[in-house]
Amino acid sequence: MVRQSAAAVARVGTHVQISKPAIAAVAASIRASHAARLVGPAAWDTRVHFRDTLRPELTLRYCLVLDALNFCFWPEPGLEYEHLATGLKACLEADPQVLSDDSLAGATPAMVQRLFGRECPVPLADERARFLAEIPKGLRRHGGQVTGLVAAAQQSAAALVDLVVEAFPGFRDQAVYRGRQVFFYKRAQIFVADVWGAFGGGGPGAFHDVQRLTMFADYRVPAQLRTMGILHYATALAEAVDAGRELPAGGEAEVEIRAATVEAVELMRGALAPSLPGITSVTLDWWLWEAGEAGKDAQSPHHRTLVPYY
Ligand SMILES: Nc1nc2c(c(CN[C@H]3C=C[C@H](O)[C@@H]3O)cn2[C@@H]2O[C@H](COP(=O)(O)O)[C@@H](O)[C@H]2O)c(=O)[nH]1
Repeated sequence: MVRQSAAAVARVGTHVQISKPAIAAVAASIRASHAARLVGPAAWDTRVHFRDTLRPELTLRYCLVLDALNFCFWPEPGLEYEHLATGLKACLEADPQVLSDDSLAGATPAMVQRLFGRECPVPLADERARFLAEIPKGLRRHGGQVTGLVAAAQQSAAALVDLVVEAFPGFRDQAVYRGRQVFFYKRAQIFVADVWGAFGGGGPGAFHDVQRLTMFADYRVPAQLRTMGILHYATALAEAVDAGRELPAGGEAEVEIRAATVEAVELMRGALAPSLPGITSVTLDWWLWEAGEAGKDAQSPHHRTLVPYY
């Protein structure tokens, strides 16, 4: 659904164009230099992320809460994803009960602030609290355990995305473009990828169909693809983005940016698959995201849309 609906938008879009020659050039440079990193789950950086190999339920709960809150850091200058990951890790190590069903059911904006472990105000803290409170409710059908939710997918990454979207309304990241539904499911897909990464492709993360996931339509990778010359914004859109003007959520420009990003990564993966058979859009995403994070101060700004999906 994500791949097909994004491709349909990319085909007719007028605000954003994909450059196929630029994709071929980047694919050639990746083939030459980064091939090894693009096959198999990335190492789960335990300096940033929580992991307790003796307590898979706690590790899975960390991933679900992490990706329930993994969006929209940009309104607070200096706040970023890493602060969420490390803040959550510190809270969990201090008190494993902090993410219990009782604790999450009563989540407040003040609790969200504590989970981030930052002085600065967390944007959309009330929405984030509401997403935390959804978790116990959605887990009830899976025995109250994230382990039960993951097991219900029977080692299918695609099935787990569907189960997450079904169980938790906050993960239903979709839009309407010229009358038709467009699916992104960025946080649901990144949750599945984080389970894959946290368990190194084994145990609860032993999915047989990771290649069915797409990249995660956030706000960092489109900016990276634009820097690489892979995405081109029409003049009016380029001016708005470069001036830091917000794009309305669900507007044509915002949906085209996200859809073209998904489609561009699918085209890149298609260009690389013959020489890198195990490549997935997930590992390509992680490579592009880390390049985007590393280069963000030198790049033109990312687009700004106030939305609780990415
Ligand atoms: N496409 C994609 N977007 C990602 C991630 C991640 C987390 N990646 C780590 C998790 C496991 C691996 O170890 C990765 O290293 C965060 N984001 C999104 O970036 C955005 C910018 O955030 P910032 O610059 O801080 O404000 C924000 O929307 C955030 O939700 C990713 O992997 N791919």
